[in-house]
Amino acid sequence: MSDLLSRLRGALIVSVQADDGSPMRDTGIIAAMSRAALLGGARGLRLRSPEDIRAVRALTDVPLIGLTKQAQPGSPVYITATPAEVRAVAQAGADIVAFDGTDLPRPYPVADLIAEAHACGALAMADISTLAEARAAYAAGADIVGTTMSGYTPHSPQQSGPDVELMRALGGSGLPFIAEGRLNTPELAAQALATGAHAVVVGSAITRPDHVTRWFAQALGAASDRSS
Ligand SMILES: CC(=O)N[C@H](C=O)[C@@H](O)[C@H](O)[C@H](O)COP(=O)(O)O
Repeated sequence: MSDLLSRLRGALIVSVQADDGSPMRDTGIIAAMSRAALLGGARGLRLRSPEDIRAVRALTDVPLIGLTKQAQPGSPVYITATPAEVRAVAQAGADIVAFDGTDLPRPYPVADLIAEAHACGALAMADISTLAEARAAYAAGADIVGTTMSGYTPHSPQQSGPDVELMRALGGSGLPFIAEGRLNTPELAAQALATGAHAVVVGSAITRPDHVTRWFAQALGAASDRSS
């Protein structure tokens, strides 16, 4: 395992992203939230877009996982789907380039994205949704995989909580992995680490106040429906 990945052993990595249309989608806000996450104990950050990566790279030396989110013609894959996007993310200062590593139809093979990341001097993280996709990504040369895409491909379990079963399967297989996706409480994050994850990514619960507000509003709505 590379030194950079070794630095992330047991780490909380905070994903600091804002959705298109969100009032938080502003590089200054992303930089401020990144600083807050570092103050709170994040040892790595996961960021979307070369602009955000460049701004946060200027603030910190912690490992940065970078990606783009870009619709691709004729393909449902949107996380860093082309070698050009891999290059843009690496050149902006990401240490690790995350890309879609699922079986979904894609414009470029996973191996091309990994080769481009390595040519740029970055590590390659495959965002997968099944154990088989993790094995295929490692066979293609990925440095690490993340459970990011479970629940977001039609062939993975659709559930509101994290895919702990996939994490257990990866832990049991001995393949190194980063746990990611719907780890919305400190307890769930700790449970994910206990499955054998190398590190844990938490996003929405820390950096998407619009999502967190919706969780509370829906809970109150459900409670008042029950009492009426
Ligand atoms: C599926 C997809 O596009 N996931 C994205 C990947 O970068 C992000 O929108 C998520 O916030 C990230 O994976 C962390 O997950 P959560 O926000 O659930 O803690």
